[in-house]
Amino acid sequence: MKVYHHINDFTPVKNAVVTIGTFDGVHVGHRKIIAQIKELADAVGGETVILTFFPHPRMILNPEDESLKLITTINEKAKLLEQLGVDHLIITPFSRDFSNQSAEDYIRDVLVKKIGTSKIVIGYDHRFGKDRQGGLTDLLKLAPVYGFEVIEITEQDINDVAVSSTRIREALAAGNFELANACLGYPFFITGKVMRGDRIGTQIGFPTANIAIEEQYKLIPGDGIFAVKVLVKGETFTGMAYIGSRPTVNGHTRNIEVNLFDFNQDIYGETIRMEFYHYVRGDMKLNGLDELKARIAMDKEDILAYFNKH
Ligand SMILES: Cc1cc2nc3c(=O)[nH]c(=O)nc-3n(C[C@H](O)[C@H](O)[C@H](O)COP(=O)(O)O)c2cc1C
Ligand SMILES: Nc1ncnc2c1ncn2[C@@H]1O[C@H](COP(=O)(O)OP(=O)(O)O)[C@@H](O)[C@H]1O
Repeated sequence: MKVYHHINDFTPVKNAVVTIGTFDGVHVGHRKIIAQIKELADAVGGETVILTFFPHPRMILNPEDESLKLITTINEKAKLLEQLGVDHLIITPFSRDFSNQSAEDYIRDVLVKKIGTSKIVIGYDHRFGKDRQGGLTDLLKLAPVYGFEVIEITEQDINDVAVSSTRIREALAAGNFELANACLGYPFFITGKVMRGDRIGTQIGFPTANIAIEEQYKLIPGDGIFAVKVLVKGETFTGMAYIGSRPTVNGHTRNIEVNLFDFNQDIYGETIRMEFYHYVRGDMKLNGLDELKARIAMDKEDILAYFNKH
């Protein structure tokens, strides 16, 4: 998959089959749309193009605002789309210039001239251009003028996409990974770099890799202990993750940590990817390190039993 960070970097391709959207999570609803553009492209020997927007306007207007949380970072999204076999991903900032174009300018200059759209698969309610004045009717009107075809995504399918997104967010907040992962079509994951901590982990016999998430807009599950699988240097390990502020050792920051099973390597500085499968219990303030150690040993038994069954 080729990734373009500006629409001007893209040179029109033959028989471009295009869709537009944020695709946060690249979940089962999105996958259905992607399967559709792939099918259409395959039928005419064409290529699939996804136009997506990043950063979100709220990130530019209000960088301090921490309330915007996305299921996938832009890099995670690109990886997932690549795995699905999308040919081209155009990432464009939702700039003022971009959103101030008239509906007709947008269709002619962006969709036709810059992308070379042959078919566009678009939600029945998709809006574009100045004051969001453009929509499906403009596309249908101009399709014969510029020689492209419009394929509408029905209200039912658009609703399914919205319902999935909401369910995934709620399920992640509630620790229901079984539901979140079913809606995503793959296990929810986070990606981050292993940082140094206080070395208490080794002291109690459970070293934990502390994971730093670079993007503050990444949605992180609620606090607790989780059964996870972690990809480290191309190999997958099972393990137990902790998210919380470590009340037992009077921690202050919210940490994301993981103890990997059957593993003993220094991985400081490595970028790892952690998949969530099951919520085990909530965070607790335990009475000292001995109690903490005993509790973690019980968590390990629970998680080993979980992975034995699943
Ligand atoms: C499976 C697991 C369960 C944990 N449960 C708790 C807990 O209930 N309460 C708590 O304060 N810390 C908990 N922790 C976090 C430990 O306090 C933390 O791993 C330890 O302080 C080591 O931190 P360090 O990596 O900075 O050395 C847990 C960690 C793991 C791996
Ligand atoms: N089984 C393991 N799981 C997680 N990290 C491990 C493991 N074995 C060795 N390590 C290494 O130990 C580090 C964690 O040890 P810990 O004592 O908790 O130190 P810190 O407080 O710096 O995180 C990890 O970052 C990793 O480099």
